[in-house]
Amino acid sequence: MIEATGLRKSFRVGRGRGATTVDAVRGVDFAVRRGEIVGFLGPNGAGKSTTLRMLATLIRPSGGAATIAGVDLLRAPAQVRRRIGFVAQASGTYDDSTARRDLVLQARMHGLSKSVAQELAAGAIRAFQLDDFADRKIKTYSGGQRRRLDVALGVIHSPQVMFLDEPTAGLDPPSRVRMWQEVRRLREAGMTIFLTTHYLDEADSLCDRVSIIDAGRIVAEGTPSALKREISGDVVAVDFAAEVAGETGGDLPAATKLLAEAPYVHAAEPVDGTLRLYVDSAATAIPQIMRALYDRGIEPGAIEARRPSLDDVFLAKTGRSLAE
Ligand SMILES: Nc1ncnc2c1ncn2[C@@H]1O[C@H](COP(=O)(O)OP(=O)(O)OP(=O)(O)O)[C@@H](O)[C@H]1O
Repeated sequence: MIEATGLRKSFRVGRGRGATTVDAVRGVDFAVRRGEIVGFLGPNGAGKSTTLRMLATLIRPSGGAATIAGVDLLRAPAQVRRRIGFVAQASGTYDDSTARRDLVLQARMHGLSKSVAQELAAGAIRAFQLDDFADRKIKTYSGGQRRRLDVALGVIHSPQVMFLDEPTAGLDPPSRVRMWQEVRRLREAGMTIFLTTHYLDEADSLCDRVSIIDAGRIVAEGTPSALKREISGDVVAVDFAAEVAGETGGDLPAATKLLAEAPYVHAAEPVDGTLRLYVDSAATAIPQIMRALYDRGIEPGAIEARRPSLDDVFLAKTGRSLAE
């Protein structure tokens, strides 16, 4: 449904001799099949929005090619536009209008008659559970209510492909879960969904497939479970947060050095006051880790064993944590 090859975007910033080029997207390839929910996961500035905005015909790629619903992005952007919906990152500027009014306007902008537009708006209000506040001014809505309206506006013309830029950024946990339900419902209604997120749990539980993007390049791609399987074994997280708060000195670097050399540890990565240890089996490694630390006079905080997460995948590919 979406196929991109070598898609690139460079922005020119500044003027005259001081002008420089920002390579926001450095040649990305990916394919999204009909009826899938696919996510671009990456830190701030990775190039997620720029990719999405190119696919939604809002900015012209500097290179590469893409087809969306069988239509060539560069040759026929107007035809692409008819087949897609786009929800931008929350702008935070909402006027004195109401949800119903904006939904009707949006449907009319797609060339529908007033009566059809009113019918569609009423349908969207029901589907997205906006009934209780649809005739109230948008500026009185909660963040989650506004975001549901944003998505309702994006799908009013029943597009085949839906682009969502950070659909749950800034929402509280219940609103995020609700938005995930809405997105799954759109897929059940036959839409293909491409979204961006910097939330690991969102990529993990909502997306059928994930592309991890960093500094304009895709560094890993696959189903969340396949990506996590790439990191074999278990993760043991040893907490040194008290040290970060200044209670003890130097234990985290010392523990990292000590355990990185231990034969039962594949890799030792300090992340934000915690030492992540990649091991075959947490059950056998934890007693060995404890012994090694105590022998060296290092007293760690809590020790936790867990399965690898998408953040472990990101760390393995980039040397940095998304959580930082
Ligand atoms: N219009 C522009 N002019 C210059 N640079 C830009 C422009 N748009 C984006 N960039 C730069 O391109 C890079 C990628 O930005 P982009 O918004 O795609 O990242 P992102 O992954 O969506 O990040 P975020 O999660 O913060 O939205 C960043 O370095 C950004 O500053």
